[in-house]
Amino acid sequence: MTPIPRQDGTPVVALRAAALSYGEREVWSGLDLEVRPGEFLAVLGPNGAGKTSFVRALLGRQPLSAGTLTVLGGPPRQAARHIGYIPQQAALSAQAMLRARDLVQFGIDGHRFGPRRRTGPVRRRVDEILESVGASAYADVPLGMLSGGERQRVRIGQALATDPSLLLCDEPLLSLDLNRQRAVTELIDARRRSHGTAVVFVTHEINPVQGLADRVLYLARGGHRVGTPDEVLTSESLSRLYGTQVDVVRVRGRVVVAGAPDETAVPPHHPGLQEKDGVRS
Ligand SMILES: Nc1ncnc2c1ncn2[C@@H]1O[C@H](COP(=O)(O)OP(=O)(O)OP(=O)(O)O)[C@@H](O)[C@H]1O
Repeated sequence: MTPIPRQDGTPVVALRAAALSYGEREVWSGLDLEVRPGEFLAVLGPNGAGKTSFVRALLGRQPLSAGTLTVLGGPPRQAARHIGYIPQQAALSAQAMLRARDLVQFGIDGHRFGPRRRTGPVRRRVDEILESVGASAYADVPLGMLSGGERQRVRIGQALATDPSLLLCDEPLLSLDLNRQRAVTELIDARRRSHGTAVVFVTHEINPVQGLADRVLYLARGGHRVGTPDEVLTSESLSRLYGTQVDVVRVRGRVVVAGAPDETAVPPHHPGLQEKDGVRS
């Protein structure tokens, strides 16, 4: 396996006492975290825990309500062209007629103003990227005619087109079968190993990235845990986080979390709603 290039110095992401709110609603707070080059951080947690908001903060699209956040040593927006982003559910309708190679080319020159360049070097770079994500065979097929897994490969190609230092993946495995999940996670893992790209990977499920994640950020109920998967994914750690008994068991190498309340069942901005035994009253 190719070693991860390690660079000393500036972390790719640094959060200090960071909090994020929408109006009165605080989604998470007190977050201290550094992500290093080549590190794979899995961001876990139930619906509504603030995972996508975390990604939006790293993209500079959602300001913190407290604390500081730097990406590559500066404000997130300044680092935009060094960030590759695979969004949660990219709307297909606007892109359905685009070919895979068009999307990757947007990744290359989307940051620049003026007419798009269709030079030989750009075309070659697009071909290289499509090859690297195993999408050459459908380079000229409209996205609307590709399967979910094929489209996801193209989106990874688009995100990697600018040779990013940070790759933000927001649930890139949704609706993919196990084989395709594996193909996608292997692509992302290969990238961080070969180029030292830091990966922030939002997922509902730890299992597809269990062997890959160096650390986990687990968000729930306004609180969080940060640590290695073995530190965070324990009954004790998650029970403390949720404030109720949660059981984490390992079955045939898979992590199963039982008893974790659904985050959206008791929205903190509706304090009148009480949850008892998993049922709202
Ligand atoms: N623009 C917004 N304005 C107000 N509230 C928002 C906004 N975006 C998200 N929220 C709320 O903030 C909370 C966190 O949302 P977020 O999308 O970050 O959660 P998530 O963990 O990514 O959830 P999911 O797993 O369902 O995608 C939710 O309660 C959501 O309703």
